Amino acid sequence: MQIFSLCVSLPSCSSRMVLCALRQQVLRCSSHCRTWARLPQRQRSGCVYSSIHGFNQDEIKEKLQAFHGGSIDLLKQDSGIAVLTINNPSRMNAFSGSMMIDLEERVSQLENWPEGKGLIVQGAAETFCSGSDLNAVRAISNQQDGMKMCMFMQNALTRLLRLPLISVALVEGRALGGGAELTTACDFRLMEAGSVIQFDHKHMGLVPGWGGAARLVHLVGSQNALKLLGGAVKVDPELGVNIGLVDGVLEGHQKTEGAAPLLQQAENWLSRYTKGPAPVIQAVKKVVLSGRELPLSEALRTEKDIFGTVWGAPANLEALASKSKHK
Ligand SMILES: CC[C@@H](C(=O)O)C(=O)SCCNC(=O)CCNC(=O)[C@H](O)C(C)(C)COP(=O)(O)OP(=O)(O)OC[C@H]1O[C@@H](n2cnc3c(N)ncnc32)[C@H](O)[C@@H]1OP(=O)(O)O
Repeated sequence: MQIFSLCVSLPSCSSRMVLCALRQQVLRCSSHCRTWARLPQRQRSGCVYSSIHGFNQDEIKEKLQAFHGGSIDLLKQDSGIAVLTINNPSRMNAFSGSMMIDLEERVSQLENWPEGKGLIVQGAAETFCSGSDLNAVRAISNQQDGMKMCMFMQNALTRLLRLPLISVALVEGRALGGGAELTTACDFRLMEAGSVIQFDHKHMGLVPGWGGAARLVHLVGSQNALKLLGGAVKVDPELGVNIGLVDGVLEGHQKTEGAAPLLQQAENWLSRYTKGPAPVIQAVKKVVLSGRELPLSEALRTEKDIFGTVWGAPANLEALASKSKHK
């Protein structure tokens, strides 16, 4: 609890904010979370930006709301695997302003899903996502609004990646610009044969702003990231697998006779990692998340806290009582 108090008393330090965010994830599972739950929502959230950084979420939401069209749809299934669909087919699933707001709301819903274990992020109508809606981008092309949109999307995508769910982006068709960035906000990426991920921001006179460059460097290393961004390289499944961006290739169900629908293939792929009780799967994600984001000594302490939530818990006791061999 001492570390939690420290995080709260020094919120302007970004590393402490990361620590706070992760601690929050830990405590959400724990029975000791009453003190934490009394803190304001913004302080408890896994956001990168808050009022301390001059970020006013309500203000940017009002602006984004003016650019409507499309939706982000969430289906929570009894299996514990949810499906999040980027749905704006007439614009190749580009993100309108209202879809950015939708995304943030869906992430909040997923943050509060105790039964959740996995998440598949897909695009509607056989393509993934073509980034920001260029009509909205044109209308908010002044620097200040661009920064606000950037902070809003970084917050939403950081919270998406920090969900206590094992997530996978299912890439069908094209993932361009912000769509390519979205794929990096998932734990894994699966590509359909023939699909493309392209960080094509350069062609728009831009660089990634939704956190996609930082996450890409973590995924593929700075050399490969520089090549992908500098060359606006079209990453096909083979290249994606070779550089470690992509975790699996799915058969195109329309081209390959007898292949299962893509979503089904993705669910099958993910289910090997989500098999088991939700608190255990969530704990698995949390220990990896803390190892990924925190300095070693803090990651170790966080791992200890997460361990404390599963040790002696029902799944552990049941396993101790019933199994001596794991095959
Ligand atoms: C901050 C911005 C940055 C970020 O978020 O970090 C970005 O994301 S910038 C956006 C990056 N995206 C792009 O550069 C993609 C732009 N679109 C294309 O290059 C092409 O449309 C396509 C996606 C390759 C598809 O080409 P094609 O198969 O030839 O179809 P169309 O071009 O006819 O597209 C169909 C329809 O969809 C509209 N569309 C596509 N992408 C967008 C978009 N990002 N925003 C708005 N609208 C988009 C396109 O205009 C067509 O509409 P109609 O003309 O009304 O038919």
